[in-house]
Amino acid sequence: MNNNPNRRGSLIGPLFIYFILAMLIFMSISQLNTSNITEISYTDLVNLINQDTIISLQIDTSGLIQAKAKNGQLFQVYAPTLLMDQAYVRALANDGIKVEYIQNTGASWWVTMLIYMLPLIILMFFWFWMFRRSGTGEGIPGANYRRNPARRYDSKRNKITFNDVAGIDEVKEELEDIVNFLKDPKNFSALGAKMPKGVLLSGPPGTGKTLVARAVAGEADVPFYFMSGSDFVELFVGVGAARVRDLFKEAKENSPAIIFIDELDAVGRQRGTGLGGGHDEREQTLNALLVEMDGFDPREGIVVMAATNRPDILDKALLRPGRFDKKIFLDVPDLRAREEIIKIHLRGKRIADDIDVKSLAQSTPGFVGADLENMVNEAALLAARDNRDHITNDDFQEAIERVIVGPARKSRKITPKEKKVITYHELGHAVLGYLLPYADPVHKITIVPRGQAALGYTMQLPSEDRFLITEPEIKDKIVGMLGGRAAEEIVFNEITTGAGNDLKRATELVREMVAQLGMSEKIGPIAWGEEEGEIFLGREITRMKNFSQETAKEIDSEIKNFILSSYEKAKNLLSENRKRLDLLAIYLYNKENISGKEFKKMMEMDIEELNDYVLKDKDVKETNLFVSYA
Ligand SMILES: Nc1ncnc2c1ncn2[C@@H]1O[C@H](COP(=O)(O)OP(=O)(O)OP(=O)(O)O)[C@@H](O)[C@H]1O
Ligand SMILES: [Zn+2]
Repeated sequence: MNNNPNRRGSLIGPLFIYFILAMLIFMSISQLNTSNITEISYTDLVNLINQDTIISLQIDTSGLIQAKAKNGQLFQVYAPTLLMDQAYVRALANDGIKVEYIQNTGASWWVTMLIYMLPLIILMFFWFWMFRRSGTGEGIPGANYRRNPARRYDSKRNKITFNDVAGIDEVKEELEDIVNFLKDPKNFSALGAKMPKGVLLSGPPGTGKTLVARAVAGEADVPFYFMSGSDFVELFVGVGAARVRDLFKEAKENSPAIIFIDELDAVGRQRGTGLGGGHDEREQTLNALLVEMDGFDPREGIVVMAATNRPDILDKALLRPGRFDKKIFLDVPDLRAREEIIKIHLRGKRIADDIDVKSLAQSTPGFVGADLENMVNEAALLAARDNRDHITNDDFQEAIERVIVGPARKSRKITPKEKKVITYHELGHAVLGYLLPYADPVHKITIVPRGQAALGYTMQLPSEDRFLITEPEIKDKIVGMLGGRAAEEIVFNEITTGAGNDLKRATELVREMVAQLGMSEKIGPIAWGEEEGEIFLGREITRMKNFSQETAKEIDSEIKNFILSSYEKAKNLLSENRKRLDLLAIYLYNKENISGKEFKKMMEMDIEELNDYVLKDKDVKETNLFVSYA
């Protein structure tokens, strides 16, 4: 048993070295071909084309595009979409850009080679597998599997600064210190200021975490080492940990520098939670990361920045002082931030004179930075397709639809129509929350969608901590819960699925009132049907009933009456205040957030006053919320 791996090792070792040599030769050949070519993104290419910098394009069958600029510089993009978009390509040709299709590229070299090498590769995997099994990941002869896949962005070329990031003023302020530190680490420490070590950027996908980190590097003019958490998690034990060490070593040699780890949760997940005793490789990698973070002196001028969408699942050890102790949250942008972000992405693009950026921002609730960038690029493509030299309003409208419908992001996008309904829905809750004497005061109203579930919400907080809730309070609470649906019905005469959750909660509460708390005169002060439910595998499996069919019917009808009369009350109250509701809706629709304080102020104004307050606000653009609702 002991001999087995060794014998295999000695057989395959020489073959392995041969393979590596062959790789090296091929690599140097392909290196020769591509050494002067700059990799850029598809977006960058479109920008360059829009700026008239590109004179010719070579498109190969796999979607690899080489672009030549006026000044002779070469760019390379992998963009199969362009390949399919014949109309766009024709438009480019009309614009005087030479477009050429070619067959042969560096890539086919690799394909041929890989086919030849396939049997060998399979043997290799087997060999590595034996190593992994025998628990020693070290000492493989000539292995270059440790080669650091960190990408280094040269901050001179393609430099990103805070000018390229919009809508995050507070975040910028917080990062100012880090920029100053990186500019001159020695001096900074001499001043005795607390030195930053790790910064954790969290927030939903596409909110600009990577962008912010790159901007810090750009501002400080230091190199930016980028690696994704999933790059660390490898098939072979020990590889991830080695990569972490290499990454830090390389950054230190070029300090001051920023190390950026995207998807930190891929390595930084809470240890010891995996089934079957956890994942050795990931744990080793995480440990290596912790050791590296503890092991460097901040005066060396290294700042580690990391991004995650799931800060909640990170190992607590990562968040301890001296590691990622500075936490910055990037939220979904609100109206004003979206406007600024759109402006950034419109730079250098030709747009029609009548484009109103504010109304573009208004039509894109729920979009994050990446969506907005995507939207602007789609619009630019649409214009290019029609051979127009500027982007029109129609292009933008079409692009917005595409981003909403497109497979794009997981987070929820809402259409302007939906936004109107949500506005009234939330205000239904809020207005009743104010009018009903026993309801909890409104703390905040927002229609910026967060995550997948909530499209908007009205936060009502009790003014003090309480243990007992009185009957009138519960009753008002129920009326308030039904306010969302009531508003939808009286305004749009249509009811959406958005109120489903409210109804469920209201019904549960009413059932409790009637059957448990004895708050219904007809049913009496009896706690019917004590729930002796038991949770088994996350599901409730038993629910004991201690009452007759008769009582059950009575309870049900009492619940129904109660809900119906509460709903009537909600509708009546809202109808009586219809004018106020409409003005508030205009305001909320345009602003997206209203604080509790402002809301209270607006409820206390008389209608005249409110009318002026709303219509004179400089953010209020869209004042007719009904026209387009069919
Ligand atoms: N605040 C912003 N200002 C300007 N552009 C932005 C902003 N936020 C995002 N973008 C655009 O969206 C693109 C994608 O953002 P980025 O990759 O930084 O997001 P992320 O939060 O790192 O996303 P992920 O979690 O998916 O990695 C950026 O390259 C940028 O063009
Ligand atoms: Zn609701």
